[in-house]
Amino acid sequence: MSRILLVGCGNMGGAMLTGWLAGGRAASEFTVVDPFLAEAPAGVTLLREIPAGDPFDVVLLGFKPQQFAEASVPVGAAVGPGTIVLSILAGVDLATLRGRFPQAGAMVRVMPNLAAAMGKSPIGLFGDGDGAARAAVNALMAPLGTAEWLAGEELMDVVTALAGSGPAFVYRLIDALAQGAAALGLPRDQADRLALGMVEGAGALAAASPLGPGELADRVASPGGTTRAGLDVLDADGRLARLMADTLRAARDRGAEMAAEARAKS
Ligand SMILES: NC(=O)C1=CN([C@@H]2O[C@H](COP(=O)(O)OP(=O)(O)OC[C@H]3O[C@@H](n4cnc5c(N)ncnc54)[C@H](O)[C@@H]3O)[C@@H](O)[C@H]2O)C=CC1
Ligand SMILES: O=C(O)[C@@H]1CCC=N1
Repeated sequence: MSRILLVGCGNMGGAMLTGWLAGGRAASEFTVVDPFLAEAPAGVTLLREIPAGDPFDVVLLGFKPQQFAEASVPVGAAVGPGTIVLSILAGVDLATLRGRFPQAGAMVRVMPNLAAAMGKSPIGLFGDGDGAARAAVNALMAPLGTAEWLAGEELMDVVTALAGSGPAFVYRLIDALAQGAAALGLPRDQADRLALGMVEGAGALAAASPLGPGELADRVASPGGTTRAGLDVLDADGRLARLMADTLRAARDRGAEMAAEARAKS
């Protein structure tokens, strides 16, 4: 039984809370501080300000990176030498976070996505703290998905682009597939259903298969068949690969900009 404080519980903090509760953690372990959240799940304490009293075991920063300079100030009262501070803020770097919470036992950046609510999020981790703190973070992340510690902090912005922002890129792809099918005459609602079902099945199959995505694509493509004709369009001049590389680079670079903005303000 831990005392866990969520500071800011919107889309992402809320998804993590849902994942923790679904994974069997007791609601009474959680306190949420959020000035605007209408209600918290049953049994979770919802406050408008950081409470006085003993430091928490875990504090999760769940507000927007642009709010860091102001919103992080009162949080210090909830942090002591035994506290693990987790930050899901895109961009904001470890040194800036540490500068605000020098007393924390461990400071760890966490990059999940909204599938944490279903225990299906990839999670990038980078931080300081000893082996015990790392083990505690691993245990905390387990019900939310698959966590991986990163070798260097510069990789955090890449993981933010891939794992954090990635679902939005996939949703655009699903939409574009459905749009393409609709343009070829399939009724739009049917195209939406089939595109989504196809992506769900393809993802599940890839996750369960020992084969990599390249080999799986080749298994779908009969020589001289329909799939090869489509793949030839995606692959021409490395079109899709370049588009994805440009997309991820833009998202990664924005993370670095947001880090600089937070550094300058704090
Ligand atoms: N939305 C996503 O898919 C992901 C978001 N993130 C990160 O999660 C963080 C939150 O993003 P979202 O949940 O999308 O935003 P959001 O706007 O849904 O949630 C932010 C929450 O912070 C609250 N808040 C505002 N001022 C506050 C204050 N002074 N103290 C405490 N709480 C305050 C708001 O009421 C809101 O509930 C960001 O730092 C973002 O970089 C990370 C990975 C994925
Ligand atoms: O768009 C953002 O900045 C956040 C971080 C990753 C997903 N959403």
